[in-house]
Amino acid sequence: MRDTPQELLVGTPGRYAREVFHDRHPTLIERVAAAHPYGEAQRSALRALLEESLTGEVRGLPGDAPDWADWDAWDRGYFGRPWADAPFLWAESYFYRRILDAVDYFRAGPWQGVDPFAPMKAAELADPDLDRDFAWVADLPAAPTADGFATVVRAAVFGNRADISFRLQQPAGPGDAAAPDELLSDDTDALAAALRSPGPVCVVADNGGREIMADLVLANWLLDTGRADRVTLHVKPMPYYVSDAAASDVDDACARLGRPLDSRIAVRAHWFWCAPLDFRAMPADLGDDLRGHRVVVVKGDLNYRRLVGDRDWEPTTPFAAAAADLGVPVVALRTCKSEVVVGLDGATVARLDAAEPRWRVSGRHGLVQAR
Ligand SMILES: O=P(O)(O)OC[C@@]1(O)O[C@H](CO)[C@@H](O)[C@@H]1O
Repeated sequence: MRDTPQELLVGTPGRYAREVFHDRHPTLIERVAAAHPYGEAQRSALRALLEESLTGEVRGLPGDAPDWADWDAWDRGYFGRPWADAPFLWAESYFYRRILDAVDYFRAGPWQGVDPFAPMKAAELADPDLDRDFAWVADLPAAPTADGFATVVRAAVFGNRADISFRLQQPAGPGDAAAPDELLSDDTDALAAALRSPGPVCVVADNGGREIMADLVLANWLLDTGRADRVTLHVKPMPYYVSDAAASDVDDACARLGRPLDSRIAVRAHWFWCAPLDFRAMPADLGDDLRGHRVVVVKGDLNYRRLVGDRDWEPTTPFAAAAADLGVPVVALRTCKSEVVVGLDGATVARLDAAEPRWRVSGRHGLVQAR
């Protein structure tokens, strides 16, 4: 039996988690403060949160927070201790929850229910390049060919490449567009094999904008070609990780694609998707829902971290050994934007280590991994 490696922590010098908190979050907080005409109360609460997360101890939620009891239960002893000592997954999730608190998202008043990230998401959908980037959709085969599978799966993988929080640190530029997309492992055939006859497909979505547009193309194509008889699309129940898709982002993406939501696609949001927990802690009702599908497609970097555990895995650990057993076939579609990666062969790891020191976090490498 393999030892489970250590969880990644926020404050470990030289590691990616520390970079996210110290390099990415200051820009993020600035952008959020400027996103809406917030008052001084919200702006100073955002600045105080940033300062607390960089140098201080983790404060709890105010007693009137609707999810105070949830976070009290999810506190693994980190409240009152330095942020630097907390696990990356837990701390980052809580940081996003605290942004909502700082901007009064749950408090009666003008900012109640206002998505602090909405203007950033809207700007992404307004990008005129999206028309050109999705022109290939018109040429998709009408039959479920291997080429068709490869095209829609690859688009769904690399739609995950540049989410908004990621671009805060590594702006997309001409060099980026030219950078090769490389699939480091490719179990696309396993997805095609699971859907040899039509079945229900679940997609655990990640970001809105470009990524959910690609996810909708995948879902539509599986339905159009008779590979899926229905699709459940799980989105976030509240704003999270800047660009994560909530139900309204699905609407916006459908409008941008110029195709209304197919009546065979059901959109669901479950509290678990914004919890600081890995998939092994999935509640029974959500597990039952997922097991009602032939296959579950898990999108994105954060979901990958939650699926395998946000730990210091050896990259050659077999995917099936690291990924949580959800009792249903799972296919992870993800670009590598954090240090966690498993399921690679030793030669690939050696090549990447030698050629590209930041390959684990650059977003240039994709995975299609099935369990
Ligand atoms: O889940 P996503 O949208 O693919 O990526 C989330 C992300 O941008 O946030 C984390 C750091 O903030 C990293 O795991 C990753 O780079």
